[in-house]
Formats: sequence, C-alpha cells, structure tokens
Amino acid sequence: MTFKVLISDPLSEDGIQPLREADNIEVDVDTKLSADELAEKIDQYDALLVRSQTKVTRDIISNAKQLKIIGRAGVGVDNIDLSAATEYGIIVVNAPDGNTNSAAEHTVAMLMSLSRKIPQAYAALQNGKWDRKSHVGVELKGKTLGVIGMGRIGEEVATRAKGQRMQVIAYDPFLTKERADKLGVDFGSVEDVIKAADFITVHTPLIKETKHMIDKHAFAKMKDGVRIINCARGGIIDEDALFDAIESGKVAGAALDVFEEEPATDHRLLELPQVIATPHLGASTVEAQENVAIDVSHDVVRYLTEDVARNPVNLPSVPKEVMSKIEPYFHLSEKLGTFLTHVTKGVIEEINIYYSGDLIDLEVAPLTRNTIKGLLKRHLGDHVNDVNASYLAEKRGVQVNENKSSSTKGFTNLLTVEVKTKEGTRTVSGTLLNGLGPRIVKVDSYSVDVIPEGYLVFVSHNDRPGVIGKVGSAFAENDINIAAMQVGRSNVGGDAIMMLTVDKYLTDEQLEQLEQVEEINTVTAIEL
Ligand SMILES: NC(=O)C1=CN([C@@H]2O[C@H](COP(=O)(O)OP(=O)(O)OC[C@H]3O[C@@H](n4cnc5c(N)ncnc54)[C@H](O)[C@@H]3O)[C@@H](O)[C@H]2O)C=CC1
Ligand SMILES: O=C(O)C(=O)COP(=O)(O)O
Repeated sequence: MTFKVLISDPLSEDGIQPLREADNIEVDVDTKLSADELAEKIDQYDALLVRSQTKVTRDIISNAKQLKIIGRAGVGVDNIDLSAATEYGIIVVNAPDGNTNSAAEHTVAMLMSLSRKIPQAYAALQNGKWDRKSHVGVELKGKTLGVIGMGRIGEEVATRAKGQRMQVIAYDPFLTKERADKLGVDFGSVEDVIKAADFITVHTPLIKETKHMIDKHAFAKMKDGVRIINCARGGIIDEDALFDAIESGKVAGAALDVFEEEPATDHRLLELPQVIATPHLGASTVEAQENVAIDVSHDVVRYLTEDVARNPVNLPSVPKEVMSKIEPYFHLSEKLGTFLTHVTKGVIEEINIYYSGDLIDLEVAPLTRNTIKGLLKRHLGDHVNDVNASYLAEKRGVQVNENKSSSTKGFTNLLTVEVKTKEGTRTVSGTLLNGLGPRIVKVDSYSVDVIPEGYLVFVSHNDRPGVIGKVGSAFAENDINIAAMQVGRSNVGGDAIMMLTVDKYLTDEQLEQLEQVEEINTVTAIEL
C-alpha cells in the first residue's frame, strides 16, 4: 500500500528526507493552495504536513476522507482544528523540541533590538539620517525580565537573560519552587510578574486561558515605561490594549514576532515608532527548520506504517518502555470490547474496565481506549480509532470508568470489561496466558477458556443431560463445523452457556434453526 502525503507549507527539503526515502510514501509539495483548493484536494491524502500558515479548518478536515495524520512542523497547533481532527479520528502530531533554541534566540534578539532601538536606528540611517539623539536605548543589566510561560522556550529565554545580568521573575502554572531555584529565577503569580518587570515576554500557547491574558487591566498594573515582547502567539496580548498603552506612554516599546491575524502587513501597531516587528520568524533558522521537518516526517512515517507516534497532540503520548509492556494486551482488550457488543442488549450507558494482576502497575489508558474502540467499532464503523474512541463514547453519553483491582481470580493478569445498559449488565474477562496468547476466561459468572479470534457462537441454555448432543446435532444439520467447544454452568440443572468456535459467521437462518432446540434460550453469532 502506498500512502500519499501532502506538504502545504514550506518545509526544509533536507528535513523531509525520511518521507522521501520511505518505500511506501509518495510526497506532493504544494505551498500555494488556497483554502478551497486544499479542501478539494485533501481527500486523496493520508497525511498532511503544515507549519503555521495553512489553516487546517473543520471544513478541510471533514473533506479529508482518507487522512490519518496531520503533522505540524513546529510547536503551535492553533492553526489546526484539533476538535475536528479528534472527532474524525485524525491524529495530530507536532515537533515540539526542534525550534526551541531558534525561538529563544529570536526572543533575545528582539529583547536587545528593543532595548537599543536597533531596527529604528537602521531604518533612519537607510533614509540618510545620522540620528543618535532619537535612538538612545536602555540597558538590560540590572533590569527585571518577567517571563510568562516557563516551558521549553520560556526557560531558555530566562537562562539567557541571566547571562545579560538581568533579574528574572517568572510565572507558569507548572513552575515549582525547586525548578525556579535551580534556574535562579524568582517566581510568583501573573500579577507579581507584571508588576515587577521592566521587560515582559510571553511564552505560552494560545489557548482559551491565555487569549488576551495581557489586556488593558494587565497593562494598568505594569511599571511605567515597561517593554513588551511577544514571540509566542498573536492574541496572548490584546493588540488594541497594547496600542492604547503605547500611545498613552505606559508602554515604552514592543517587539512583536506574531500577530492575531497573519500575515499582518497593514497593522496599526506597525505605524508606531515604539514597535519593532518581524514576520513570524521565531522558528525560521536553517537548523530549526531541518529539525522540525525531520521530527515530524519520522512521526508521519511511524504512524502510517506502525500506528505509533512520538509526539501526538490529540492523544496522550505513551513512552516506549510503557508501550512495550502494554502492547501484548492490545489485541485482548479490543476483542473483549468487540465480544461484548455482540452479547449486549440495549444502549450502552456505562463501561467499567478492571485491570488486575500484572496490569495493576501499568499505564493502562491506551488499553482503555482500545477496549472502547472494540465496543464502538462494530456499530459505528471503521473510522473509530484510538484517537476518537474516548471522544465518541463521551459524545454518546457513555460513562467510562477505569479501575485497578487486586482480585486476580488466580490469573497473573486479568482484564475485565463490564457493560451496563437498561437491560442489564454483561461482563467478560480475559487474560494473556504466558506463551499461549490471549484467552477469554470468563463470561458473566461462567468460566471458559476461549481464544478471542475468528467466529464464535455464544449459546445460553438450560443445563440438562443430552443437551450438548442435541446442540451438536443441530449444528451438524445446519452444516456448521465446530472447531472447539466450551461449556459453563452456574449450578447443576440451572442456566448454562456454550462457547463454540466455528468456521463461518452464522447466518440469521442458522441462528433461528438452532434456537428451535428446546433447551436453548439464545444463540448469538460473534465475529472477533
Ligand atoms: N514565533 C515563533 O516562530 C515560534 C513560536 N512558538 C510559540 O511559543 C510558545 C511556547 O512554545 P514552547 O515553549 O515550545 O511551549 P511549551 O509547551 O514548552 O511551553 C508553554 C508553557 O506555557 C505554560 N502555560 C500554559 N498556560 C499558561 C498560563 N495561563 N500562564 C502562564 N503559563 C502558561 C505551560 O505550562 C508551558 O510550560 C507557543 O505558543 C509556541 O507556539 C514556538 C516556536 C516558534
Ligand atoms: O512552532 C511554532 O509554534 C511556530 O510558531 C513556528 O511557526 P512556523 O513553523 O515558522 O510557521
């Protein structure tokens, strides 16, 4: 099978070599597509690679019938409709590490250009003006830099600012005292930071919580003559409030690499002499572009060929060592889910998954997603995958509970799935037998030993002498070959079950015929 990849923003040619070199991947590069053209073309592709320019909207995603993965060669994914991607089962991956240094260096370049008015002085000189008076700067030494967002880039900027002998005060919801101490920075609330700083730089993602977090109220609390830097995302700072704060003299200057609307060639902030700007160049170094393109290309190849991704954005990433421990249970977890879809009557309202034995210490979220996938796929179709399984369950109001249980029932590992509907509760348990592979070991209260594979028939009947013979004859009369058979009963003469492995999926007619046997209550055909 050949996968088609579309690259719709300029990516480093050296960086995309992993894609070019993959045997089963065909690469198209078209960086001039309009939104409509992309929406029309996208249904031919298995993967889409972008930077920040292409807006991957719901409209485009809904047309992307074969799309499996969107790769962002960079950090910010605010140009991609993540909810739509998740809903359609498309994984989004980014390249979070490759441009950290580049963006941090650009921020420092902006900090220094801002403090020394280098762009303004250069522009004046180009216009033939030897103007030293208007371009007197301020020093960084001894000043306080406020860093909002101490992730990869914020931390690098803070470290470099200390090299300029600045004091650093930072805020990040995940910044602990230990880390702040180790980095030699002060820390406090957003308010503490903006009140104390002479220069403020933001390094958060653009999300609901950070949109316009620097607004007119924030500016009012700042020191007079503060300078602002934004090399993260337009929209973290309210541009109208920034404009007013500069005009009023509260803010002495601003250095902007990013804007709420890009490209921003005709922006009123650019008319202010206190504002210096670059056209979203934070990640634009040869090194960073190669790094991010390599990282994202590898992830696209990995996902298309092995179904694993290192930097998923809309799916929690699972470390390799954890993955290798839980991978053997993937098949079992999905099959238990699929088994239950056949025997459950009514609309699923609740799914309870119990992990015990060896599973108790593992990170089991991927197994939970896999079980849900098994439970939903038969009715919702093949588009259900790891990416959208939990979303689809939640959207249908299905409550999913993940539990760790110490009860192993004698197995070294045990995975039990319980499904509740208005019509009752069904439970199935499975285990991974050392050297023998997965087994279903319990259905409701009945112990069995069945390989969860192929075509099964689940018979509920009354425990009477001769019933097995009758069922066997009924199967023979209906030309159904039995490969294996298991019987379980609750008590002598009471309710009982049979699990048969057969060669073909039973037709409705065959099921009806089998139900004619007096002792049989229900017969269910199962395909795993
Ligand atoms: N101008 C450019 O070309 C580039 C821009 N960026 C942008 O820079 C930003 C930071 O990137 P990274 O450091 O790689 O991301 P990161 O994920 O490592 O760091 C972001 C930090 O922001 C923190 N944060 C989240 N909400 C916050 C809040 N309300 N207040 C304070 N902190 C908050 C997070 O806890 C996290 O530590 C992103 O917006 C990214 O898109 C990244 C690379 C290049
Ligand atoms: O990585 C990021 O978040 C960036 O903003 C870089 O954007 P770009 O890939 O240069 O369009």
